[in-house]
Amino acid sequence: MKTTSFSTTFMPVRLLPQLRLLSTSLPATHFPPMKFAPTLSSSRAVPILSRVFPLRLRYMGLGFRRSLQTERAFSTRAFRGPRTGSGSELPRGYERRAGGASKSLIEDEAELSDWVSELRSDSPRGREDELEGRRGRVRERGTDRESYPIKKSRRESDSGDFGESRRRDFRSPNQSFTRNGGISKRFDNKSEGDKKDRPFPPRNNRGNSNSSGEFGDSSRRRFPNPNEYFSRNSGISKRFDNKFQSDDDKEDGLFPRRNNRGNSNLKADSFTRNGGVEGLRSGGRGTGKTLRVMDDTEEEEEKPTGVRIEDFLSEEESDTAISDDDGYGVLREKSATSLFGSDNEVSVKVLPKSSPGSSDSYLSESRFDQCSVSPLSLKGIKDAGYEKMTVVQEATLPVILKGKDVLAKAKTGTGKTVAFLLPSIEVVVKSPPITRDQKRPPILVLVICPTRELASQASAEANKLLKYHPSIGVQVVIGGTRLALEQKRIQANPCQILVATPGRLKDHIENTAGFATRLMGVKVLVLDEADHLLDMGFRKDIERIISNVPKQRQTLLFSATVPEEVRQICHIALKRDHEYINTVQEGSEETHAQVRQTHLVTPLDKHFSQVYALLKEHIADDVEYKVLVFCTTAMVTRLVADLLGELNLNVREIHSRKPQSYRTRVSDEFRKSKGLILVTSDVSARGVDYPDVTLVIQVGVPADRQQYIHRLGRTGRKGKEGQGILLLAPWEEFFLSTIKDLPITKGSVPSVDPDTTKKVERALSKVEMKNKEAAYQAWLGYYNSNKKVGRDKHRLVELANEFSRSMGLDNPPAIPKLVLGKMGLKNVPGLRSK
Ligand SMILES: Nc1ncnc2c1ncn2[C@@H]1O[C@H](COP(=O)(O)OP(=O)(O)OP(=O)(O)O)[C@@H](O)[C@H]1O
Repeated sequence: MKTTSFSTTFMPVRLLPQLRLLSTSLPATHFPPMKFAPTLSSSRAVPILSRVFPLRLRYMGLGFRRSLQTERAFSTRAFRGPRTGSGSELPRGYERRAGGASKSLIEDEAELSDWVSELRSDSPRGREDELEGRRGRVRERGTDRESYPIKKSRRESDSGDFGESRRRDFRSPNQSFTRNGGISKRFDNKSEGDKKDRPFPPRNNRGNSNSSGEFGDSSRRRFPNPNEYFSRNSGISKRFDNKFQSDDDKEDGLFPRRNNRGNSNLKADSFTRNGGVEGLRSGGRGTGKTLRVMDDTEEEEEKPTGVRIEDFLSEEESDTAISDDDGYGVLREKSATSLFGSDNEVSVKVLPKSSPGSSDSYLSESRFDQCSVSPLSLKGIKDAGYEKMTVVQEATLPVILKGKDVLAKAKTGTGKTVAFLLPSIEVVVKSPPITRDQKRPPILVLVICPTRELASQASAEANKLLKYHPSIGVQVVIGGTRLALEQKRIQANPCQILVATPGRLKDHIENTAGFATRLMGVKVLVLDEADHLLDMGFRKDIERIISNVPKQRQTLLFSATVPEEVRQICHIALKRDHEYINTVQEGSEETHAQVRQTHLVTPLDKHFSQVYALLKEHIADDVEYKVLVFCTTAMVTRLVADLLGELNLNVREIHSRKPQSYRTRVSDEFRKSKGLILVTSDVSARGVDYPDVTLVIQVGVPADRQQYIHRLGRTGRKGKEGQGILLLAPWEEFFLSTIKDLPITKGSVPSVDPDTTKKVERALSKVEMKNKEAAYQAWLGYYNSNKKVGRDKHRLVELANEFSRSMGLDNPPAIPKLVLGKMGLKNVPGLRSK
């Protein structure tokens, strides 16, 4: 084993022999070839029928079938394979489902019906979106899903973000991305007149479009050498001594670690007449063919409670299984350690306490014009209003500009987006211009974000920076929009920078002509919210995407949280000699000091009135209030939004069950507004940059420590002050141990007078019954998947019924037997089935 020593600042990390062994045996991006076991493939009728009724045929066994072999062996080729019609494509559940991976009949029915309903141009869903837009406050549609079952497959397959795609927006899909696709002058040498005809006009053309001369003289560079930057910093390099935890370990428990979206294929929509099973999408364990060589049946029997949270929650919400025993307090100290294979040396940089940039200020002393970026980029930066670099930008920019792979950790709201976009743009600037005759111009920079909002935000930020680079185009591909339209857009306006959510990106790789070829040009791959993307829910997608970009590339991973398990597996994306740049200084918390954090523990039946009281208090204190209320699931989010609306608060809701157009609208409104409350599921937990949020309330136990930090990080951005309140029931108090190292203190529970209690009760009585039923079911699913709460099913049901009573219901709503079976809750006393 080679162990190279580093400069004094970067110490080599060496592995214990047994860890090396494990690490090297881990798969990187190599996948064994897939073996298809086509059935009836010779029939000419099948491909045609497959296109029309893809899932139906697959269900009937007429489409291509997957042979019994490992999931990995199957999936890569399927992903890369030629377009053979949908008959050969795998729905997501096929790739991921641990057991019974096939789609259920119910889901196929839904897809078929939706396919038919989609043919109706006057779909009520489309109209409803418009209606929603007109209403001040929008209620979730309740019955429309029954009449118009939701289409799955492609739309769903952007569950890379949250599978919102079920709620198809029938209106213009790309309204919010008007600047996308600015076509490069270098792409074609058409006249200005020609350019005007383009559906997506070029971006601001004021700058010099001639690439030569875009890039500044490197002699201008006065940016501090990264080594110098950290020279005072004794870069930590600890030998990793924690036990290795394999993916199997993680999946072994009753509950996967988090967000295993891939399991989700059977949709809640199938059950909407039952009051809305929230995001129930799993192919269903044991409901069909076993597509993985693993004893799922056994697992099922041994673990009757092993229904995954993802089966019952929508995708961003499926990021919820609790990992309460991570021992983060310890791991955090070791965040600067590494666990990498044989000849791996990882440079680890941790901002020292004494560093000038490590003060509470998120800005550093360095200016952008001190660093080696092109003058046109500098102009864009200046116009964006940025002068000094933030700490993370200062720390990462020189390293990235040198071409190194980087894993960077920096607190929320400290400018990570610019930190990875700016050097990526410089790579494009330095690349040869694309010529007109290039049929499939390469995508040079690929940015992957876990959510649609985040992808849109990143592309907007890129557009700002590209203001004076008219020849560089950026496009965004996300779910919730029509794939065909997106295909046209990206084909008509090729770009060098693509921002995408994983699911939709996969769709394009599989279904868009020439797209895979274009990806072979990728020079920089960015994973924003990298820990989330490398988490179980996304990992397979990410591995496949990585297998579709060149090995010779630069990879950048950014997040505010980098748990140890992500450090352990980040080599699937990063070169072994990457640099880990941690700007969260040693001994400091991962949250901002200027954000006051408190927790309130109060009985569940008081939660609604407490939330109301907290909001009233806050509104009275701050006329410029801007509040985010995080709820556990989409359906609970809807319920809370309904309630607060009935209480005459100025409230909006956002969650995965809303159409993308609505989400975009609400998100934009909240970004610009003051005096507004946004009730949200975890779609807003990560990355979303809402300026000046004054308060974040988290109702109920968050998915895990990371999610708590990211949600809280919606306030206190850019060094501003903020406040965070975590509202827990007594039996949720265990969560506090996972964040005990954070500066969170016990808050005083606001007193709620009897009048207020009555007012809340009255408001609750006005909330639609079906929304309560859906919230109850979703609540049950969420906590059922919680390691701690879900362990004792009897107790869980008692608590769920307490929740039901807190909504003003005398009897808990009945739940479909099938759903109860999936939750492993059949015959548990206290539950009503139907
Ligand atoms: N150098 C800079 N000077 C001033 N503002 C900046 C600078 N760089 C970025 N910003 C702004 O800081 C805000 C936060 O940036 P960004 O959203 O990239 O944070 P982040 O670190 O990615 O947060 P999160 O962890 O929540 O995703 C944005 O509004 C961005 O425009």
